[in-house]
Order: sequence, then structure tokens, then C-alpha cells
Amino acid sequence: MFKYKCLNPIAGVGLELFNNKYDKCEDVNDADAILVRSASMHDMELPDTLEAVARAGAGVNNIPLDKCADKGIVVFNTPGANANGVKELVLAGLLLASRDVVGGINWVQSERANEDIAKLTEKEKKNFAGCEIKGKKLGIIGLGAIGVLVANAATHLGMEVYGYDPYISVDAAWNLSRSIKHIQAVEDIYKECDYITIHVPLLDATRKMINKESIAKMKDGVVVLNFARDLLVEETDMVEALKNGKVKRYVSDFPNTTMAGAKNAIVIPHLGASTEESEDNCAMMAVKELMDYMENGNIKNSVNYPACDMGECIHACRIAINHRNVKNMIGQFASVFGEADINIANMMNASKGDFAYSLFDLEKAAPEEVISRIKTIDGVLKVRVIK
Ligand SMILES: NC(=O)c1ccc[n+]([C@@H]2O[C@H](COP(=O)([O-])OP(=O)(O)OC[C@H]3O[C@@H](n4cnc5c(N)ncnc54)[C@H](O)[C@@H]3O)[C@@H](O)[C@H]2O)c1
Ligand SMILES: O=C(O)[C@H](O)COP(=O)(O)O
Repeated sequence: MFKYKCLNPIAGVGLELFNNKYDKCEDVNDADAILVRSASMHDMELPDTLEAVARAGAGVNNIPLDKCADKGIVVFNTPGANANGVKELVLAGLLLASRDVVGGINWVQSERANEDIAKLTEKEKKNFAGCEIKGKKLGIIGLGAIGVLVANAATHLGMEVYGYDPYISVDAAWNLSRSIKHIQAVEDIYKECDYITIHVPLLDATRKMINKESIAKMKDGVVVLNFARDLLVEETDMVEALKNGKVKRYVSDFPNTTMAGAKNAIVIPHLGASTEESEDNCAMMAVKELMDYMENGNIKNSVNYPACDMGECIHACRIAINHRNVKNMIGQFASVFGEADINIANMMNASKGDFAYSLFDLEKAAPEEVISRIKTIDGVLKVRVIK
């Protein structure tokens, strides 16, 4: 029996995929697996019994990835599962930044008791007039699951789209419309574009990438959209740029005390992935990833361990070993099995950065002393008998 703990509400259609081998628990210390959305796990004590964390969503900056990897805890996310939800809200953001719909609606509310509202409207509407996005230049920084969808949709709205992503995946490149201009230096996005939208993960390398210096390189009256993470932007610099008009509008999906009341900021309460469809997609993908890991030891879409998939075990026994990516680990595991007179029927090893993962299918069951010996090998972080 496996126990899972939800740190955030997770869509029922996902949780219903758990079969009768799984039980929900309330205490994280009882959990074999955790499901999470944006709850911060950085200050959490992670129990030694925890095997996996599944982020029902894309961003994993709320999870201590290295600390988890060090404890042999595999962290999954759900790439692309909420991308369409975000894309649609980015399109709304482009329009909200161009037409003062929010100001107009607020004005209508303030005049709702006025009997002359219809007549007054025709006089006052000039205060909320805007511009069209057709023909404008849109720069996209980060062409992953979301960036590609935004790029393609924006071309259909008549925008001239510039895309920048030095690490673009082959899949993303295949999906990108041919009309998107491939930009090699992010400065060209800053220099050329009327609208700039960021779709990169929050990493040390991307933190505060939009700041006084980058804003100074942008066109006067540029619109900046941030549906990725607030910490990608030095927001005190952005507040200043909004005040002096360098940036016309900043659309952000991340309210905080700096930006919530800032002039010319349009701040949305982190609604990018808050659609029925995205929540369902993320929950289902996260649960499937967890079940395949718990039941078969297979890893798909992990952000701190390598992909590794041997399907279902058809042999007597399967052992999963999370370990450091150092030399001679496989040799040591094989010696332990050999000395116990156990033949390896199938095996797979893969690495990601400092961490590695090995699956061994054995022709006979490994006794407890074999498992104990493997656990004592220097560099081994976790050992599980899957079958
Ligand atoms: N507002 C929301 O509700 C919401 C929802 C989903 C994701 N997000 C955020 O959006 C981010 C992107 O999501 P995604 O699903 O498109 O992720 P993704 O991993 O598919 O794409 C990220 C892309 O950024 C690129 N990249 C990395 N560093 C870069 C850099 N320095 N310059 C340019 N490109 C760079 C990568 O190569 C990748 O193609 C997530 O990490 C998350 O923080 C927010
Ligand atoms: O990174 C993500 O997937 C988004 O920011 C969505 O976060 P949420 O699941 O808390 O809505």
C-alpha cells in the first residue's frame, strides 16, 4: 500500500486514477509520495520514507530539487499540461494592455446608478481608447511549451513575432510556426519589440533578467508581460519604468506588495493555469507519473533524476537504486548480485547532472542482506525493491 499527501487541492479526475493500492494521508511523515501545485516545500522537513514528489504544473521553484535528489526523492512535473491555459491568458493580457478594458469596466461600475450612463458613455469612452495588436512586434523570451503556443497564436492575430530561446528543444522547434523570426541575441528583442512576454523557468541564470539595464534597451512605451515568475523581473525597476512611462504596461500573473498597486500594472492573481482543463491535465499526468514510479520504478518527466523506463517487470525481482553519478557504481552493484549468485536479467542506468538511477531486473528475488549491502555502498541514496 502506498500513501500520498496532497499539499494543494489536486483535481479529482487525477486522484481517481489511483487504484486500491493507494491511500491519501494527512501527515506528510506517513507519505510515500507528495502531490503539490505552488505550495512552498523549501522549509519542509522531508521524511526519509518519501520516494517522490509530483508537481501538478510546470514551475518547480517551490521545491528544493537538490535536497530532494540528495535524499533519493524523485521530483516530477507535468510539462505542457497547462500550457494552453496560460497561452489563452497571455492573449488576454496582450489585449488588456492594449485596450483599457479594465479602466472602462471600472468606470461603468462607478456610474452604474447614473441615469444618463448611455449618453455619458459616448462622451467618456475616449478616456479608455487603445491600440490594436495587429501589425505590432511581439518578442517571446523562452520558446518552451507556453512560448511556442503564444508565438503561433500571436501570428494568427497578425502580430510580427520574434522568438528567443538558446536552449530550444527539437520538439518545440518543430512546433513553431515558420513565420516566427529566430532571434539570436535577446537584446534584439529588447530593441525591436512593442510587446515582450517572458516564458522561461525561474533559475539562477534567469532571476531578475528584466531589470534597469534590460528595460533601458527596450523601446519607449513597451508592454511587458510576465506569466512566468515575479522573480524574473527586478520589480522595483519595473515600478520606476511604469511611473516614468518607459514601460506602458506591465501585465503580471504574480501579485506581491511591490506590484499589486503599482501605476500602469495589470496584476492577475496567478490564474494562468487555473482552468478546469489545465488542472485536470496536470493532475492526471502527475498521478500517472507517480504510479509508474511507485509500481514499476520508471521515471518520466523528472526534473532532478534522469528518464529511465523498463516497462513492467516480467522477471522475479526489480531493484531501483537512486545514487550519485560517480564511477564504478554499476560494477559494485553487479558484484553484490554476482556474489549472491543472482543473475541480472535486464538493467538500465541513466544520469542527470550529479545524480543517477539504475534499474535491475533479477532472475531471482534478492534477499534482505543483498539489499542491505547495496545500501551501504558509498554514493547510494535510496534502494527500493519494486517487485
Ligand atoms: N502563470 C502560470 O500559471 C504558469 C503556468 C505554467 C508555467 N508557468 C511558468 O512558466 C514557465 C515556462 O513554462 P513552460 O511550460 O513553457 O516551460 P518549458 O520548460 O516548456 O519552457 C521553458 C523554455 O525556456 C527556455 N529557457 C530557459 N532559459 C532561458 C533563457 N535564459 N533565455 C531564453 N529561454 C530560456 C527553455 O529552453 C525552454 O524552452 C514555468 O517554468 C513556470 O515558471 C506559469
Ligand atoms: O508553474 C506552473 O505550472 C504555474 O505557475 C501554475 O501554478 P499553480 O498550479 O499553482 O496554478
